[in-house]
Amino acid sequence: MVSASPKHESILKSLNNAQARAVSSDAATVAILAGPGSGKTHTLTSRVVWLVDCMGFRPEDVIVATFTVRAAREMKERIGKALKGGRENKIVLGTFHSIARRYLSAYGRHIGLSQKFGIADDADSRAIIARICKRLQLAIDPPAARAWISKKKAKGTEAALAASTRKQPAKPTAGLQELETCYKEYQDHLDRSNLLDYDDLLVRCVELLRKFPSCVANIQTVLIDEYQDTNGVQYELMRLLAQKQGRITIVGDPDQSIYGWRSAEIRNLWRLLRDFPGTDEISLEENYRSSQSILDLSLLVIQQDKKRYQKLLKPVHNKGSRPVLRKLKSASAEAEWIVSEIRRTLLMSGAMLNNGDVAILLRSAALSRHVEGALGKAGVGYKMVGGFKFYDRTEIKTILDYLRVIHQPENNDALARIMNVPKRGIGDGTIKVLIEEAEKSSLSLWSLLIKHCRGDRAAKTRITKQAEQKISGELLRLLNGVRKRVTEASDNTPFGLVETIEHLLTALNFQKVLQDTHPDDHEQRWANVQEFISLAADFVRDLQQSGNDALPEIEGLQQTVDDDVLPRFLANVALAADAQKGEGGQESKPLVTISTIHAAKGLEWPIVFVPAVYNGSIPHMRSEDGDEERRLLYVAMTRAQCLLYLSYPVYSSMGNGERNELSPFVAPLGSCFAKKGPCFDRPVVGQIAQILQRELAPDEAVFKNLPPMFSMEDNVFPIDPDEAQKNAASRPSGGGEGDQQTGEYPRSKRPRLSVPTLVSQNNGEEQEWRKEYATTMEQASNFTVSSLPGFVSAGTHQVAITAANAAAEASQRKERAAKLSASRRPPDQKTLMDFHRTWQSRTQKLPKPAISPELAARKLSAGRPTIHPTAAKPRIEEDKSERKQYACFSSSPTRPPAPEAAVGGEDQDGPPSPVQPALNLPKGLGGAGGLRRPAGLSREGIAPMDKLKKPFKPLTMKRL
Ligand SMILES: Nc1ncnc2c1ncn2[C@@H]1O[C@H](COP(=O)(O)OP(=O)(O)OP(=O)(O)O)[C@@H](O)[C@H]1O
Repeated sequence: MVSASPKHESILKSLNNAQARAVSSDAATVAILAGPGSGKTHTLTSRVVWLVDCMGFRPEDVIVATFTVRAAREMKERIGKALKGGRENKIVLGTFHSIARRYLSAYGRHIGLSQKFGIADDADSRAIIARICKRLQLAIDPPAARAWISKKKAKGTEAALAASTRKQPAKPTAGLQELETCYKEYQDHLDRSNLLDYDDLLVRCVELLRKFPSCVANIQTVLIDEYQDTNGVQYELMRLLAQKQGRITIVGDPDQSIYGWRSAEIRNLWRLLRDFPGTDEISLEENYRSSQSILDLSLLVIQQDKKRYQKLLKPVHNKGSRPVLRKLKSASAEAEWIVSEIRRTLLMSGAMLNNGDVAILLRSAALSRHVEGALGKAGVGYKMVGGFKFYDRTEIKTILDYLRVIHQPENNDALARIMNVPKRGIGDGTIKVLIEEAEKSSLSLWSLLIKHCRGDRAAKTRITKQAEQKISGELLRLLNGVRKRVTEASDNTPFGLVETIEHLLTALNFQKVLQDTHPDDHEQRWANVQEFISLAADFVRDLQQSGNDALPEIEGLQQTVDDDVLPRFLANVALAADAQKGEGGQESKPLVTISTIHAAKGLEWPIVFVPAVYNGSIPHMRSEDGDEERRLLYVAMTRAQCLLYLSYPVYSSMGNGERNELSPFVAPLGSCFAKKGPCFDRPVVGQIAQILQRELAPDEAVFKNLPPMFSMEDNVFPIDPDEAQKNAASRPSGGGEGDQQTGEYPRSKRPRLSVPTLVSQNNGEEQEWRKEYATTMEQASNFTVSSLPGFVSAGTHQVAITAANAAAEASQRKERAAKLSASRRPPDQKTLMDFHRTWQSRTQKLPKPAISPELAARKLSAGRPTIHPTAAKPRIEEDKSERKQYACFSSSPTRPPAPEAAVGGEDQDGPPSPVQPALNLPKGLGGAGGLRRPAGLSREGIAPMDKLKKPFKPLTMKRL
């Protein structure tokens, strides 16, 4: 029941009816299941505020679990704005892993965990397993062994494991025994080193909460975002966190389940309904994010999966421009087209759109090379999200390893990595011998070194006297010196982190080390180190602001106060795989976002490019789950608000002339896409303005900023690269590169001045990459700042700016040359005036002229090279097919016929609406009759309970 107190009203005013019902539901368990852009996160955030402000729960008795660090940060911000008074800091809010870490730090000793446990990140786990496989000569692939171990842990409880084993009896394979051995050795190693890996954090927290339920005796309610991506152990954790009151709210979308490879289980949705009968299921049906065309096409993609549960999703926005599917000759041409299209879009929008409105979403990090290169060449600032990590840079990893050893000397792997960094003359052989010795004698490497250097006879390592001296004289002295300093700092003030790092850098003479070891880019690497220090300073500041993150006191249960800042910082780094500085709009200059699709989940941008939409990329050649790959594409497409571009290179970039095949998810829908970017006439830009609720830039503002010779159409690259190639080949010599690039305008020898800095004039050949534009994602383990414009360090910007200036100069030179040859304008090219007339004729219904009279009256030099006309191009055919309804039960009244879009435009260009299998509707509702049970979400079948057969029974059914 929604009452109308001012507090209630202020929370509910931004919600639609279904959202308001979800937010104010009295049910203990609430499941909000809805499609992308329907306001799930918005609803969850509002429910937190509702529960605190209207239900009177103390913030510290509320747990909110998100899937990524970024999502946690955003949610905290949003809740903070609504709650006020810093109360959001008291909520136990974070990823499952960070919440588990907090409980383990506070109460872990009750299950025998040392308070000083460290976290083994991905790289640590990989290295440990690889070493075990080598040492024991196990005939198993280390990455596969790691995945197997992780899966085994993530399955969670023994009961869950047994259940899943019953369903799918594990086939005893030859390697199973070896996997078990590897698992045991790995776990022993972690235990000895006092490390928990990511899976352990969850598993041990489950153990803690089972044995000591009183740890969460205060918890009133638990809320989970992106529920479809929880795995078995996370489900268990959620249940245990909420065990006192059983109050849980989840939001999720089965169509966006893209973490199967991390053992996410769609089955968890059924489990919830089975374990919590009486769950209030609420579906949200309005999509507030995307234009109708984008939403319709995205639904056509996801509806190829016949097994999925169908949900209703209605766009609230106008039709918008038809999504584009663009064919380019090569990956480099594709990247250059993207940059030219970004530039064209932003310029044609006036100042309404900027770089920050654009995202380029990649199936895999490896695809970023060309995109980064093209953006770098054009001097377009960009940031990188997901797929690579700031903390993976060599120089940062070294500092982190030192800090890990300082905090936790038993961390063998970190110690082994820094023994000879900087070079101390301790060879790989010596390190190997020491590690083996330590493992054999079940000692930590640190203890072995100490014993050895004290002349302990028990430590019979086979290392040279010289190495021994280096270890005791240099390494141990240095580490002990810094450790002592850390302890002193902790005594004086708990926040000695920055001083510790600075002290360490001085002790290592780290700047000099970088100069010696990386003469080419030491300055940039040092800039990274500075960045790291400022990240540490930010961390300390945030900690001071949010106060001690201790959990509320529970009577009768002793809590360990976790006030040591170094381990908290290290844990934060280990868990912050997807958090990057610079996200969240802090940048002074808007930047284009390059992201993996996985990392883009939950986000939205006005303009989205999804390159490399070919078979082998999406679906990925190594993926075993085609449906999950389709969902990935769906997630990518539904990030777009106004403009969506899919593209693929016709030829593989392997240089073997092999052709790429369009993704099978897109191939059947080819005709629904536009073949090139939209013409940004006023109606089209008007629709964008309407969706984004931004002010439409006046014509003068648009035209004033258009560079001379700017191509207003997406015609710089051929629509059909094969056709363009044939035309080029059939023309007598002299056709040249212009023909290659212009394709459908083979006549044109026009100088390609419109995007002079962006387009390689190399007949599609791969250009050699200039060093300063080497890419980020391809250098995951060997970063240089030049490859990290995403982090926009000063050095990187300088590189980009210099390049942009050089390119601009080149452009001006070309322009001057073009002016000189102006009289040679090809006969089939029209003048700017022609374009203006075309424009006017297209927009004559509009009250405003396309070009302001002032500009129109301006005299243009007769011979000035021209822009391609647009009017002659036929508009894409109108889709006259009757609009069909969705295959869902809807509580909404029948939608009135769509009103004419306020600004007209490309309404007729949209794809056909998703088809409704009318059989789904009962006869009484006008369907073909008979309720058909929604297809199951899991291919593994569902529990044989009626309730579970219709997990997301939509609202309407309830009302019926
Ligand atoms: N009732 C509403 N009125 C207007 N805009 C809304 C409403 N609810 C949500 N929105 C807007 O819709 C957009 C999508 O919301 P949100 O990110 O919460 O959706 P979501 O369902 O979590 O999406 P996804 O599943 O794709 O992550 C946001 O810009 C949000 O501000």
